[in-house]
Amino acid sequence: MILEIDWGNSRIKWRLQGESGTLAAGADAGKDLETVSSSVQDALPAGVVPDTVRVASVRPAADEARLVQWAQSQWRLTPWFARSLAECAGVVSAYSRPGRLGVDRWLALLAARQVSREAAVIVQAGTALTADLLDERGVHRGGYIAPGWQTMRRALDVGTARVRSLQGPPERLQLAPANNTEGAVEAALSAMVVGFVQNACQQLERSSRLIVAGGDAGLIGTHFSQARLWQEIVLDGLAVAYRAETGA
Ligand SMILES: Nc1ncnc2c1ncn2[C@@H]1O[C@H](COP(=O)(O)OP(=O)(O)OP(=O)(O)O)[C@@H](O)[C@H]1O
Ligand SMILES: CC(C)(CO)[C@@H](O)C(=O)NCCC(=O)O
Repeated sequence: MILEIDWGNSRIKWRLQGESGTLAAGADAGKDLETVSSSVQDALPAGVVPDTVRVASVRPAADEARLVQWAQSQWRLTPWFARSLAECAGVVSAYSRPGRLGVDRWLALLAARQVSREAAVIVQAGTALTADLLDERGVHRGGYIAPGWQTMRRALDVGTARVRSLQGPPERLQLAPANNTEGAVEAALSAMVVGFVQNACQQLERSSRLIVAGGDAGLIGTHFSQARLWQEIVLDGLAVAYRAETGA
């Protein structure tokens, strides 16, 4: 059994893979190791010990070191961490320093290439809002990093005296102008997200797939009818990277 962990900036997602597919899965809000360990431990079927732990982490090295200690004390296993490379599984990174590309973005590119050779725009709408372009030859054409929905709201709340935005997940995209503060913020964020995705889609010369993932992906899907919601894209990419790098 393989335990796969996607450790983001505000949420952790994991799944336990057996020979016949996913045996257990979970997601929890939080970014510290305690969130990871309790999320996994509370939900793992009793007595289950994974053979392998593989991790996609955008957390600092100190957090990753604590995860290694935890897995070793828990199961005597050293986790395998995916890293962004110059080239892997038919994908060539656009970055001049490939190791600097967020591994969640890199693994999403690998997963997209694995299922189809059609060009793709991959949007991940989480704490940050990112878009990455992949052409039909498997060449990453670069990408974009913006603040995600909650992060944009928070920037206004912190940086102004009289703007207070809504709490909780955004309910819908509303592009028309609003006649109240909260609505005006939500309308502007909607416009920014729609424009962000439209711009990314216009950068590739040929038609491409639009893949969306992350906490706000469903919202994007309501505006872009061609969008394919692929919430496990990072975990799927983790499996592709592991196979390509270890041959297992
Ligand atoms: N129940 C919820 N609680 C909190 N945020 C939610 C919820 N449902 C949707 N969201 C949205 O999810 C977004 C955060 O996305 P996600 O949970 O995918 O973050 P993440 O995986 O930590 O991000 P990243 O990959 O950038 O580190 C927020 O902008 C928020 O609007
Ligand atoms: C942009 C985020 C935060 C998105 O999760 C992550 O991919 C990251 O930390 N990236 C490192 C910087 C980069 O991708 O260029």
